[in-house]
Amino acid sequence: MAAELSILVVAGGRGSRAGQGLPKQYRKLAGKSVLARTLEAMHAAAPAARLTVVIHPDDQALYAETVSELAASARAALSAPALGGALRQESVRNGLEAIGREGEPEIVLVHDAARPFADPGLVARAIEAARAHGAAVPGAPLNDTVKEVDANGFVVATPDRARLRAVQTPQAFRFSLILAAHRAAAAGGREYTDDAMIAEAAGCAVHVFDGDPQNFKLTTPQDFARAMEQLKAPSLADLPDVRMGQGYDVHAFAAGDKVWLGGVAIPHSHALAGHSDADVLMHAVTDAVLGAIAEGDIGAHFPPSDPQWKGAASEIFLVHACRLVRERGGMIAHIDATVVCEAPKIGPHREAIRASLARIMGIDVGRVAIKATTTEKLGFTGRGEGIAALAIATVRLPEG
Ligand SMILES: Nc1ccn([C@@H]2O[C@H](COP(=O)(O)OP(=O)(O)OP(=O)(O)O)[C@@H](O)[C@H]2O)c(=O)n1
Ligand SMILES: C[C@](O)(CO)[C@H](O)COP(=O)(O)O
Repeated sequence: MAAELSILVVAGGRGSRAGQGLPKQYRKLAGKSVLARTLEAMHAAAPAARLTVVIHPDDQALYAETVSELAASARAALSAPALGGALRQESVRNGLEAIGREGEPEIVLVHDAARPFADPGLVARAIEAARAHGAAVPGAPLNDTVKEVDANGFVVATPDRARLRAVQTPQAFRFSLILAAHRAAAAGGREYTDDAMIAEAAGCAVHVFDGDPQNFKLTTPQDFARAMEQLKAPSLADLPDVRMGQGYDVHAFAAGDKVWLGGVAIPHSHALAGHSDADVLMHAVTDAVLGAIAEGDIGAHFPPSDPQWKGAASEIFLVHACRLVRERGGMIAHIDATVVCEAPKIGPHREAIRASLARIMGIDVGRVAIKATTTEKLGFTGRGEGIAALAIATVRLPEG
């Protein structure tokens, strides 16, 4: 049974404007040939489509090498290659005839091997437009004013730029329509630079849908330099330096009438025991911030053995950790913390705690999340022996 969709990739040219010995479609771009990239892009965008490639008769060995570069699924979608002609238009016609002999598909996309950057969105738009209009091509608005000039280099006319489009491939057609148009064009003996012109000459209305500036044609050596830029794999240095840190702390209950959580005093039947004010939540958040910048833990900065921290407000620990982030030019993007206890209930104090931590850290309250849970009466928190707190911090540091 014929495929509903065929993709014809024309690779029969010599690439004379691109310079260098090898025809441009067989040149490597970051280790993979241009043609292999184009075929894999087409296969990824339309996995059910048959792929037919038109090659130059001299390029059989280069083509076999290209096929060996392809992922197995793309290779399996390939039909036998067709041989090209002296003009692109002849190559396309030969390819269409070869597809027709296998069984006519409903739709065919004709694509330049020299455009390896067609993305799935573009291919989907092409298929949809061909189904809707019978003949459709991707086009991009022009950024330059265009002049029509005579043989002596004088301007004859300045067409209205708003009505002009630079057209690309894949150009998409109902198969029977474009095959008939190509046969008629061959009989007429005129030369055409794209398949849309051939459809137009046959009296078809050709729809123009949105092209993609990234889908440029490799024509000159400069285009190869641009392609390398476009392909450059992102390195760690290109990524934002975003880091996460985690913190965990536990304090046991002792005699008292309130606990400090996130800088908020919460009335309770007990206090938390500790060298400082025992704000278990603030300690977990502080450790998370220190962890994100690999600055050790709270004990390394404020040793419990040091009497000056006895009864200290834990706010100073967190202020210190945040200052270390800022001294590196960083920002705290987000804090997410969980308090683990049977009592006191955290819900009624959640907003006060968020506001308190946000103020101490100098960040928006929307960047502070506070949650609470019990352990269903299990473990030391379940037995009401103390409170645990967990926190993560997200910190963004400057690049480099
Ligand atoms: N006789 C030809 C001429 C061109 N093409 C293909 O048509 C696409 C677009 O053509 P172009 O960029 O002009 O390629 P070349 O003709 O190879 O380039 P040049 O004009 O610089 O020689 C390319 O994938 C090219 O391989 C083809 O199949 N048969
Ligand atoms: C078909 C085409 O890619 C549309 O832009 C283009 O016309 C082919 O390139 P050529 O340099 O005219 O062969």
